[in-house]
Amino acid sequence: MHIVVLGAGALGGYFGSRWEEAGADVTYLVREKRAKQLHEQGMKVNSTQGNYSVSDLRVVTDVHNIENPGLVFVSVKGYHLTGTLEDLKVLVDKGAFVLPVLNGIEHISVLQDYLGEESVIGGLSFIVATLNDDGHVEHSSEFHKLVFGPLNPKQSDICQQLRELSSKAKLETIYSDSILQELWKKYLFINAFSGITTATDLPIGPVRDNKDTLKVAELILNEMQQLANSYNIEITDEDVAGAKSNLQNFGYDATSSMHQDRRKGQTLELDHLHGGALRLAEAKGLKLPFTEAVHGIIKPFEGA
Ligand SMILES: NC(=O)C1=CN([C@@H]2O[C@H](COP(=O)(O)OP(=O)(O)OC[C@H]3O[C@@H](n4cnc5c(N)ncnc54)[C@H](OP(=O)(O)O)[C@@H]3O)[C@@H](O)[C@H]2O)C=CC1
Ligand SMILES: CC(C)(CO)C(=O)C(=O)O
Repeated sequence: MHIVVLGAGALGGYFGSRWEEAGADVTYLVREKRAKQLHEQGMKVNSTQGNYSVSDLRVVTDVHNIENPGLVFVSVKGYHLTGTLEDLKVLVDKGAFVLPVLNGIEHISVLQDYLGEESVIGGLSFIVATLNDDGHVEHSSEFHKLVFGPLNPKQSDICQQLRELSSKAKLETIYSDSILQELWKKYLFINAFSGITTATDLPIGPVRDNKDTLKVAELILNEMQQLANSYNIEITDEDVAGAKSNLQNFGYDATSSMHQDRRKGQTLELDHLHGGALRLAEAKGLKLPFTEAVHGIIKPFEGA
C-alpha cells in the first residue's frame, strides 16, 4: 500500500515509520523547513517499542509529484487542518482515502464536507510522542495504539488492507465498526484530560491529589457525555466511568499533548478541542459551564 503521511510530526513520523518498517511505501508530504530537516537528519524514531531509522526516505513538498496514493494519514494539529485541504483534494482526486488521527471531532465534518463522505475514514490514536529538537520522534509511552474504521461502506476494502498491513507492523491496531462512537469517547476523555492538565499547568498526578481539581475534569466528562448524546452518539455511564478510571490509571507525571505544548510555549489545539465542543453545544442549545471555564482559563496561552 502507498501511504502518504501529511503531517510528518510526532504521530506521522511514528506511524509512517512503523508501516514502512512493515513493508509499505511511505511518502511524507511536508513543508520546506521539515523537508530540509528530513533530508539532513533522516527519520529517526526513539521508542519504548524499538527504535527505527531511515536516511533515504521519500519526502515531497509538492503534492502533484505524488503518484498512486492509496491512503493519506493526516496528522497535523487541528489549527493546521484548513491548510491541508487543497492538497488532500488533489490526493483524493487521484484515488486516495483519508485517515485523520487528530484529537477532537470537528475535523471529521470539515474533511467530509470538502472531500466527500466516501473518502474520510475514522481514526484516533493513543500514544505519547513528540518531536525532539533534531526533528526525531520520541515515543515515550508503552502504548502505541491506532483505532480506525469505516465511516462509509465504500471504505471496507481500504480498511481491510490497512488491517493486514498493520498486523505486520510494530503497532497495536484496533479495527472498529463503530468508529464515530470511539472518536467521541476519545474526545470526551481528551477534553477532560488536556483541559485540566493545561489549565492547571500540572501533570495528572498532582491533579488527582486534589479531589476538588479532579472533580472539574470529571464534570467535563459528564458535559461531554451530554453533548455526545445530543448528537445521537451513545456514550453510556460505563463509558464515562471508563474515562474516569483512565484519569486514575495514567502515571503520576503523565500529561496531555496540549499541556506539553503549553510547556514548550507552542500554539495550543484549544479552539479545535474545547472551542469545538462549545460550538457544537451552542448549536444544540446546550451549556457546558465547566468546559467553558477551562477554555477561558487556557485561552491566554493558546496563541503562544
Ligand atoms: N503527540 C501525541 O502524543 C498525540 C497527538 N495526538 C493528536 O494528533 C494530532 C497530531 O499531533 P502531533 O503529531 O503531536 O503534532 P506535531 O506538531 O508533532 O506534528 C504536526 C506536523 O504537521 C505538519 N504540518 C502542518 N501543516 C502542514 C501542511 N499544510 N503540510 C504538511 N505538513 C504540515 C507540521 O509541520 P511543520 O514543521 O511544517 O509545521 C508538523 O510537523 C493532533 O491532533 C494531536 O492532538 C493524539 C494522540 C497523541
Ligand atoms: C491522552 C493522550 C496522551 C493519549 O494518546 C493524548 O491523546 C494526548 O494527550 O493528546
